[in-house]
Amino acid sequence: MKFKQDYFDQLSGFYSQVTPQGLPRPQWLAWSEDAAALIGLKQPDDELLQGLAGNQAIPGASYYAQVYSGHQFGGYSPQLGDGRSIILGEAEGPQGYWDVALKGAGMTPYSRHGDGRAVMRSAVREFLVSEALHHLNIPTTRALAVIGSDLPVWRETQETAAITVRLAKSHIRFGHFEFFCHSEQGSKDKLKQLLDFTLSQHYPELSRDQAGYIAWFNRVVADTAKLIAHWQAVGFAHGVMNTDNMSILGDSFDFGPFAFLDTFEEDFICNHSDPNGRYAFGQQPGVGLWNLQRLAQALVPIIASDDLIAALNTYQHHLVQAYLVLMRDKLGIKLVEPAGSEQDEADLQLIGGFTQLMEANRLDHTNTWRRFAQLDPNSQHSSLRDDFIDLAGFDTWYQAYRERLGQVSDVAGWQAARAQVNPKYVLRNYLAQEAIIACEEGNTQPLADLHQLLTRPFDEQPEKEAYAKRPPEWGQGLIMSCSS
Ligand SMILES: Nc1ncnc2c1ncn2[C@@H]1O[C@H](COP(=O)(O)OP(=O)(O)OP(=O)(O)O)[C@@H](O)[C@H]1O
Ligand SMILES: [Mg+2]
Repeated sequence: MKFKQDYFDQLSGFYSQVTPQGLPRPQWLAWSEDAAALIGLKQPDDELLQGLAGNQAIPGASYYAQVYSGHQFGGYSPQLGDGRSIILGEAEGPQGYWDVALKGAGMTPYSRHGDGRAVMRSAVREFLVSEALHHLNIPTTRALAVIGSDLPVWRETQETAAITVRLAKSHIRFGHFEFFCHSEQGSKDKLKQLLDFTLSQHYPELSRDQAGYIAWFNRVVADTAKLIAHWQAVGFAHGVMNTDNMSILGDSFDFGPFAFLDTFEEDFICNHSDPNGRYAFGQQPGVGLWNLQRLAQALVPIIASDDLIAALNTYQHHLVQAYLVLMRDKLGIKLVEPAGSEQDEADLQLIGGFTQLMEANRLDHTNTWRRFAQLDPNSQHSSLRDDFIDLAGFDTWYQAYRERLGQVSDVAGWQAARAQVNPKYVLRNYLAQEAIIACEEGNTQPLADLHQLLTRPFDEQPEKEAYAKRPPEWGQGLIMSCSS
């Protein structure tokens, strides 16, 4: 790996230098070839294993933990930071630089009461979902590898420690800006330094002045809205949308108790520690805005409030437009020109009508959408109909859908296009769980197979049909704890 150290060199005071604690008897549990290619790596070898396990220094790496704060479940935590993630620097790849972070590499000055470790099950889940979201064309941090060990760690029971090697275009979170706003008590210097750094690294086309700052915040609002539109369209519940888990670049970031929906449920809660459903699936669009409001508040010392508010006011527009693009594509309906609010409103009703029917009929989110890849849209008799108990409700909806769709001339082409946007395979919790159990038993093959499957989520892969099944009884409504 070849590193540059811009964050480390240019932002002293924004991190603490740390030494990883190392993992005894490390072993590769997972490796992502295409994430490796992002930073010019080819093969996992022993030297790299010892380096990424924190047992040996990696040449050119600076080991540091970033400081940030954030709103967690609505309340402000003034002092957070990388309590178990150690960043090595920005590794050079053929198409740019990626932060390399060892998540679970031991204690840092920000560990508070934690042990600095990650357990194997959470490291595997983060690895799988990072790679799965990427291949679903959803912005996300990536994962290079999972390194396991026999080091015991305590959660509800004894488990073993592991490290996820995370690649991110940036680790800067909304919470970084919150920290330097609130801790500096009105001094603009650090906040401005952080924003200028963010702009120079990630938005080089923007000027580092008021106009550039405003344009940048508008971008953050739009990118966050687009990310959440993706989550809603694919049926992904993040579970812990605290502002310290919101990437400034609009990437999906920090994966804990996340879930892809099995049965479609608007109020689905995936996080055991969220009984009130603050981060329920259907709440995510609102939480995205709430989080952006917290970021805007932190930016008040350096960006005029009116400009921040004007940008926040565009959130809903970006979200709805991005959502409409994705959902029209899933349904195979085209935007009718001229674009306008009436058409949008009618399409939102059509989409909402379908998701309500899915919910009322307890249908599987992924499999139901995938049906559009086999549907003959010119036929009055839909193969989808058999899935519904409320046949009258379905017939009414289907008639409206066919009217909106019109006659399709190239049915095969239309179906193929639906298969490219309605995935066949997603990382259902029970699939992740099966791979984790196998790893506990020393068998990493199921994890490798699942990872491989998820790199081609839109392809049929007939030999892997079983992975598209709804969860068996034991795997239904698996709710993950926050402990990781
Ligand atoms: N086992 C642990 N030891 C020390 N600190 C921890 C531990 N688990 C979580 N933390 C810290 O608690 C805060 C909130 O944790 P959260 O679960 O959001 O993040 P994370 O999963 O540890 O890391 P990241 O956000 O980098 O993906 C963070 O500051 C995090 O570093
Ligand atoms: Mg976090």
